[in-house]
Amino acid sequence: MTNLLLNVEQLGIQFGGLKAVQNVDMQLFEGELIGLIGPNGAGKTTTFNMLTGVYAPTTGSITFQNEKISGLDPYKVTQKGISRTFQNIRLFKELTVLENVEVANHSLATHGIIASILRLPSFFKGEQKMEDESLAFLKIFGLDTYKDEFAKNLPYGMQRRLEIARALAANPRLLLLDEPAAGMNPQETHELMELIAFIRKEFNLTILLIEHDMNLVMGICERIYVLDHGQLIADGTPEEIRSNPKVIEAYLGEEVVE
Ligand SMILES: Nc1ncnc2c1ncn2[C@@H]1O[C@H](COP(=O)(O)OP(=O)(O)OP(=O)(O)O)[C@@H](O)[C@H]1O
Repeated sequence: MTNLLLNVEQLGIQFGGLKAVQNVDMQLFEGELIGLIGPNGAGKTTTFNMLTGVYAPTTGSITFQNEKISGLDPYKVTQKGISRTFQNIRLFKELTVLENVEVANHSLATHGIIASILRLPSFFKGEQKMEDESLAFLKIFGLDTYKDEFAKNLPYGMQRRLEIARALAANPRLLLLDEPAAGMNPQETHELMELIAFIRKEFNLTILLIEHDMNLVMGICERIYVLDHGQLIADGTPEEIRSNPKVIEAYLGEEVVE
């Protein structure tokens, strides 16, 4: 095992009387591709929302690169190196594909605001670098030919890809993907999974992936965490998860674990 990147200890959140997530422990090591699965309403997205600062946990702690990040605002969490995508695609629909990626890159640009207002040389350097980087990203995602298209006009599968490209443009160490293949056909899903495996290697990323399609998760992830009713009921390799009686029971009536 390599370095511990994310350490989640006894994480929990309560909405009124509902304990949406409780006592969750999770460790992600650098370079891993990990699945987070569970039936509807299990608490997967809520966990993502806590990891990214959207919700402040009621209990427990989140440590990222040896620094406590629980309770930080979302933009701070992004600056620390965690990016995400959303279950329902969130793009700037009225901006072009290139602009969508540039906006993400811009939020972390190192040149000062005054330099950019005055259009000082450092700014130009920064801008050119940014456009080059953004185009390079788009190419990896097969989106370069769409660069001047409005995001809203992209085919659905391409919008999903753009969302991942945008998350990656913020230069994260940890990428959280919330059902990246939702709504995709089998061919698009297959290509997306290949792409995810590729970017993990290419950018030396750690990836945590929520996915409903069991076969897909089993095919790509090295380890899997399983949530049910807000609690972790299992973690292990795909083989271990596949044959875990608690997991099978949790999924009964939901999906078939093949
Ligand atoms: N802001 C909120 N206020 C109240 N309850 C919430 C809130 N956010 C989530 N919940 C509840 O927390 C529970 C877990 O929801 P969550 O969306 O995390 O599940 P999930 O595992 O992502 O489900 P799905 O697979 O259907 O997306 C649900 O009962 C949900 O209704």
